[in-house]
Amino acid sequence: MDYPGNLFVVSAPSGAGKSSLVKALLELDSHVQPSVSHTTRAPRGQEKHGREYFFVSEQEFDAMVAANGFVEWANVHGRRYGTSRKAIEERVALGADVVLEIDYQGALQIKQAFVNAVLIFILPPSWEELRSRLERRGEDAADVIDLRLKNAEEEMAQAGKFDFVIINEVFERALFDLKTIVHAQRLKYAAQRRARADTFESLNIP
Ligand SMILES: Nc1nc2c(ncn2[C@@H]2O[C@H](COP(=O)(O)OP(=O)(O)O)[C@@H](O)[C@H]2O)c(=O)[nH]1
Ligand SMILES: Nc1ncnc2c1ncn2[C@@H]1O[C@H](COP(=O)(O)OP(=O)(O)O)[C@@H](O)[C@H]1O
Repeated sequence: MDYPGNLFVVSAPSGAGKSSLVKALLELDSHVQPSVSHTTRAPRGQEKHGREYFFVSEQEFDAMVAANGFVEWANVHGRRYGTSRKAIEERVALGADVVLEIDYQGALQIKQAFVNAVLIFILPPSWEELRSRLERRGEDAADVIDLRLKNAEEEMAQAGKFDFVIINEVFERALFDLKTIVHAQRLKYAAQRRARADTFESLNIP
């Protein structure tokens, strides 16, 4: 499907810094809007229902799956996460750029449904740094951190399937890379749409 808005998908192993990077991008670029996912995991400290996630029960999640309410969903670290159709379709149809922070399984499902979606993978500079970021964040219990690090290996092996890979070592540099990808993509699709419009005009097709 082709929409006037662009879809950006950002994936990373837990702790690599994707939420911080996406948050900084949203503050800098008012044309980009976040997609708020649904999850069956419990909220962390400061998280609010409807802001970071819609926190729902297993039954509510089942009902949305049955109603075909998700464009993609996946099991991640033992919990379910999904992107509702409503979270993106209306907005890209109106020309907004939407950014999704989702795992690699969801990212690959999105690429099937939206061929023009841009997939971006964030890598940490090292294993040691990934662990210490998860510990410094101080939001997850030790066993949760261990599970996330164990899953990181499989997740990082998927980086090659993405359109772009950013190494988040120096934060400002990684943010610059992310902004550049967003701007370049906007220009690319704007140019493509213009070229298509010119072709229709020259052929006299309304
Ligand atoms: N497939 C899919 N993955 C999601 C969605 N929302 C969040 N995730 C992923 O679920 C994983 C866990 O997210 P979260 O519990 O917020 O932990 P964090 O990544 O450590 O901040 C991350 O890889 C997210 O990108 C979604 O709607 N769909
Ligand atoms: N480039 C960076 N250098 C040092 N710490 C970082 C960097 N990027 C993010 N962090 C920190 O690492 C932790 C994990 O970042 P977060 O954005 O929550 O990761 P994710 O959303 O990928 O799980 C947070 O405490 C964040 O402040």
